[in-house]
Amino acid sequence: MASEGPRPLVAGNWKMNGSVAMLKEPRLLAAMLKDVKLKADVMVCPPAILVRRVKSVLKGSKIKVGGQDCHWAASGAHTGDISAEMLKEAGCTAVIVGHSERRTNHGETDEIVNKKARAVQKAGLKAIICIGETLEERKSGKTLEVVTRQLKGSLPEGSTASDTVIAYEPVWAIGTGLTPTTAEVAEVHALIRKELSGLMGQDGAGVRILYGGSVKPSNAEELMSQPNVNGALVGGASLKAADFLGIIKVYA
Ligand SMILES: O=C[C@H](O)COP(=O)(O)O
Repeated sequence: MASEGPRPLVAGNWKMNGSVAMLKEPRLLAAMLKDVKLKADVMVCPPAILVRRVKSVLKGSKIKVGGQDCHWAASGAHTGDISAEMLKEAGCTAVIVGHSERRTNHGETDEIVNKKARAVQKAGLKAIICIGETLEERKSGKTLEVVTRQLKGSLPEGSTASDTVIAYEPVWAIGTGLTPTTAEVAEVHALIRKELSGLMGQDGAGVRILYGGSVKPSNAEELMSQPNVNGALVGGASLKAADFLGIIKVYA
């Protein structure tokens, strides 16, 4: 049973995976979801170069397309970067910011993530802001402190329930097959909800809080039924239509 709260979102983050040949997967997913009545929104976030193609394959379906990252500026001398405005023009309705792979591999701080999230919101898109502790931080009992600090630092002032999604992704659970216990997930999501209410007032209750990290068809039901879990950010299991469908079906 999915938990109560805002309409959930199941988003698939392809990371640096995908090709023209792989377009058959979103095409298949759209066909499989055609007559399914869902109680959740579904999104795929392919590499930027595939956004237009995925968008075109999904034309007429209810599946939305998102970006994986953007620069904080709308345009300018930033070789190799793309802006939220560009992703919007290509058909995205949301952009992931602050994924732990960006924080680790590209040195992105909360301040940078905050600027990126603000740019996404300013472009009229939803910012999917990722936060989460490392294994070392969890082992030393710092999870709640780290998550609170990242949330406060990464959430732009003036954020609303309609332009903001939070994704809690414990770094040690990403791509490892490991997941926190349901009690641990519930504890962190409750903390995020409480902090959101403090930061945003009433709107805080309407922000979707996704769980991410080794979500698969076999554990999705249990994870998604935890209080304050309003969907999932899925990596590996979003690459194959059948696996992704197995997760989405929690909300069918
Ligand atoms: O953005 C997605 C997350 O990093 C989760 O990845 P994963 O489902 O492969 O563990």
